[in-house]
Amino acid sequence: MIGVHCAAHAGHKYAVRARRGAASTFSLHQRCGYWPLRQGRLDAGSDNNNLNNNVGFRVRKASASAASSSSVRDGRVVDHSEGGVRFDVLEVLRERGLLNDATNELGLASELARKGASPMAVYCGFDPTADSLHLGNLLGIIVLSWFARAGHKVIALCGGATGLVGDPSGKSAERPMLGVETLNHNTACIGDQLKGLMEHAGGAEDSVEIVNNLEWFQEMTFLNFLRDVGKYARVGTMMSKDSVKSRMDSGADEQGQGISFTEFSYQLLQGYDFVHLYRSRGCRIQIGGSDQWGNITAGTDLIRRLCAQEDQAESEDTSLAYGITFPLLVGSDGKKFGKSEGGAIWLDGDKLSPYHMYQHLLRTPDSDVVKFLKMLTFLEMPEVDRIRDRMSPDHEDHLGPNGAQKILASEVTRFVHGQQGLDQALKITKGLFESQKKTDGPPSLEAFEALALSGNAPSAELPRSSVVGAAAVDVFVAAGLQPSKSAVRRMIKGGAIRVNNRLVNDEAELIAEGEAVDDRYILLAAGKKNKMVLELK
Ligand SMILES: Nc1ncnc2c1ncn2[C@@H]1O[C@H](COP(=O)(O)OP(=O)(O)OP(=O)(O)O)[C@@H](O)[C@H]1O
Ligand SMILES: N[C@@H](Cc1ccc(O)cc1)C(=O)O
Repeated sequence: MIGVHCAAHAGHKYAVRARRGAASTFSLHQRCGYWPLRQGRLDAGSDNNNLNNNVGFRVRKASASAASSSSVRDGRVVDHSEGGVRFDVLEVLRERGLLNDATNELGLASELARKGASPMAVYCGFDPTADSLHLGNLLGIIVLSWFARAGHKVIALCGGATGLVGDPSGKSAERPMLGVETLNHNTACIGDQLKGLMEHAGGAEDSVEIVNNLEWFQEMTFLNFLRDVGKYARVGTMMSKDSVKSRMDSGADEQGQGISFTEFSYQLLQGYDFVHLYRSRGCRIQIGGSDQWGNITAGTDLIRRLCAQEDQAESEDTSLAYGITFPLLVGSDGKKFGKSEGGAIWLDGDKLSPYHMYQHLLRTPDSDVVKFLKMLTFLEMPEVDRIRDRMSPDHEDHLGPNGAQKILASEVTRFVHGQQGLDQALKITKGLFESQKKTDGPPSLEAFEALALSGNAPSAELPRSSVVGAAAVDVFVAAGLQPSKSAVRRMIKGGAIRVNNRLVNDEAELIAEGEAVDDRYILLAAGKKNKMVLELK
């Protein structure tokens, strides 16, 4: 390995391996792991395919306090150099259930824990296959954040190029090809989202960069790809990846049997991303969900083959590059949180309001909540243990029903939507649910106004004339809270239909004159969780 020394960081040997004779392709700062902001360097101006490439930027942190909210104060602190507390991030991931597998874990652990060692650079990629990330993707952001908080450099990659190809990992059939326009739109949305989320990553100023792999792929010709990348990959190894193997045996779909050459090649694109980031940013770690193992190891293999001659070969203990996977986040039904399964928990507030995200997390079963607190929040472990203990009804400081879920929902909603988003979610939840206890009276006007103002409480508008004096059964269907009158009748029999907290006992009951709060609002409830604000016009 050629240790690169930088005048600005005199005395430090950076954990970046420089490519011999490659000085013109990246600056000395970039070689030492520090890369200055190049605003707009991924501008789409020069691309003749109209592919959106406008994603690359450094993330400026919202505030230093975001970083300090997750101090790790136990015995794992490794180093106090480089202007921050360095802790053993691998150990943190392990104890939080965020470590599924790693290539050469011992070598990586010893590099990360070495006193005085330079920060390393780590990346995670996200393909713009939709216009928003979802709760499953949040794990990648969280693991990156742990690295940033431990003093390392982190790169979030938006796959403008890989999105055009389609990752076969975990897919039983060929992915539909997305159109360039859709991809452009999605890339812009995901880029913005990554930027926003990584602002709360913690860590040092300028420790986060967002890149788009179209930057390097759109320049590359197919012949160059075959000569510079394909030549270093073995077809046998490529075929042995789960993502390919499982498809080779799969039945025919409308495009034919097996896997297309396009999707088969995907692993080399992701592999080359790692090579590119290794060379240009000294990035030596890639993280991803466990389904990404094949693609990640395609990258570590390529780096070994392509870069071992450029750099000093790997030592006995350490590797040129490492891969880490985290377990997939699965719901109580055992299905992975994703978008293909439907019902995605989107991180974009316009696709799923903070209130709905909060409510979803509130429904986490007791058996999962501690696991999710460890994986999805930055609460310190002793705090998580305390919450687990306080879930027991025998505990003197018992949290009460859903107490741990409320903490989980608040922490995650705040991380994704900020304090304002959480406040909104709490206001709506209070208005819709806590009023239920006041069985002898309607919710207050204040609660209704908070709900209406928030703009994303479940709501409907109906003309006053079709509500006042009408049968409750008809109003529930007209408002869209129940699909049919028979469904409402069934629920009335089960004692589950309420109008402004008043129990409806008979299917002939009408909505009375004066029942609407402020002559405007009525809370309709079909069961404990399914509620709606009805506004009279
Ligand atoms: N439920 C999940 N838990 C943990 N990581 C996930 C989960 N879903 C996706 N990821 C990770 O997020 C990154 C991007 O995933 P990708 O966009 O392929 O997944 P996805 O949105 O679940 O796709 P799809 O639902 O279409 O399969 C990958 O590193 C992947 O492993
Ligand atoms: N293959 C990843 C996304 C990704 C794209 C490019 C990369 O370099 C890394 C990761 C996924 O679909 O989840």
